[in-house]
Amino acid sequence: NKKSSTAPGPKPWPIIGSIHLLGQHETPFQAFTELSKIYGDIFSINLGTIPCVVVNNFKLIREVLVTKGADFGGRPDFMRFHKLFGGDRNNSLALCDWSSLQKTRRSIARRYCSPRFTSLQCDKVKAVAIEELTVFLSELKKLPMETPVDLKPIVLKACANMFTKYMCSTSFAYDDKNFSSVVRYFDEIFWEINQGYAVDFMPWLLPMYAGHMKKISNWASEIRKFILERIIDEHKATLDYDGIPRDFTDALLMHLEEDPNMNWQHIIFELEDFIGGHSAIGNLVMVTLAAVVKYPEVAAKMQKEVDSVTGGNRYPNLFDKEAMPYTEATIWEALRQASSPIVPHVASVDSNIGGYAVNKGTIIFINNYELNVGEAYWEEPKKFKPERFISSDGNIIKPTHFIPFSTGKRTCIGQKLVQYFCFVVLATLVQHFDITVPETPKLKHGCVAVPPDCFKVILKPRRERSQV
Ligand code: HEM
Repeated sequence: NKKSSTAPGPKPWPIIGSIHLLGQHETPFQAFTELSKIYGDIFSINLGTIPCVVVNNFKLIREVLVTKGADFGGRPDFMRFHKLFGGDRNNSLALCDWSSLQKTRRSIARRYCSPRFTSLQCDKVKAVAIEELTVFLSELKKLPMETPVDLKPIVLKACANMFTKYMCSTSFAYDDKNFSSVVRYFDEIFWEINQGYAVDFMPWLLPMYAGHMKKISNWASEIRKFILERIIDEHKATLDYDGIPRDFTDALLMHLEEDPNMNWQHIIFELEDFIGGHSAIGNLVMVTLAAVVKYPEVAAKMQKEVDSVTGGNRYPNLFDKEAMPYTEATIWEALRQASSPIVPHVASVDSNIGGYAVNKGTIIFINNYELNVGEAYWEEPKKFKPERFISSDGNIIKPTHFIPFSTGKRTCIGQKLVQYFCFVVLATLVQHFDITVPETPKLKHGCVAVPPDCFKVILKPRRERSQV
């Protein structure tokens, strides 16, 4: 009787469980794929002493995320997650367990962080992006041309300002020291969150990580201080509680007055979470650029597209997306190849998957690596082919098994902003520069983050475009 038995899997060692099996591959997800060939599309594995289940095909993944989403809405209780969010991971939208508070937080965020294409909010996203692109380009022009330069910090600052302009109606100078540090801390945290550590599963290793944990807490508290002093204090002073919220920050502050279940801490962390989303976008821009510089024909096609749509005399904006399927497809293809993991889920009740019993507290790993690069799902998965996302009539098509932002009740709230901002930043970069690299970037598999200090690029201005 499958219902009462747990899924098969490797026999755990005392104390370490089967954690050693993951170290034999570049990413744990490659190890999961290999193990699924032995134990099947669903298998059990102990990491440290923590019981985990890995699901490896789309049918089972949908069962976890959608059909039985309510049973698997929890998140792992890793010490690192607590350190990042003021000692309690439930302060974080992405790392908390499912709760009615989470439902409220998601619903406040939805209007601002998932704006529909035809909404007023979307018009604001467009305006904010155009405004910031002017500053971004003037900063880029200060860089020495035709020599290796660090592009990432400038891309991150542009993304951060697009976010703070949109969500908090404010922005910062690129040479503002506090702003620069905070953008760096956010990026460090984004890199950090994308790494897996043995200490997550073997908390008794914690003393060896004491310095690291302290560093993480410090980054997080510096960010919090900045947001309070440079964003929230000012907003509170000018907020009209009877008026219409000017932005996401106003909406959060007004909600605090109305909802007894929300406290001050919730507001600050929610704003911080969403402002922090800019790092994900900056990193995705860099990951996509790493692919574009490797395939000059891809860059040439993007340039042709942006030149023909803008006529070379204005910036690309997000309403150009429909007319620029190749650029959009390039981002999807980079995201597919990067194969960013889905945050692990946790069973909040005793349940079952694929007929196998899954006990409350079990961590569920969603092997989306297989969905992104498996032979069963894609033709020539190793090739970088944006065309695979374009239909014969020139529209974007995404197969249902392609779920880089996950699906179900904990699906990514920021995915629309990713698509809008990443698109305009990339299109603007290729519109203005021929971009090459002094050394081919080496990216980590199964990761949409590049290290805070990453590859350099060489910018060569394209023909002078005085109008833009
Ligand atoms: C490269 C860009 C991004 C990728 C690939 C990505 C992907 C994901 C994935 C896979 C999840 C987990 C969903 C699940 O557990 O089922 C997630 C959750 C989340 N994402 Fe994103 N994301 C990106 C950018 C952003 C941005 C820019 C924001 C905010 C503006 C954001 C906000 C969130 C939030 C709040 C959650 C947690 C939702 C919840 O647990 O209820 N993400 N994202």
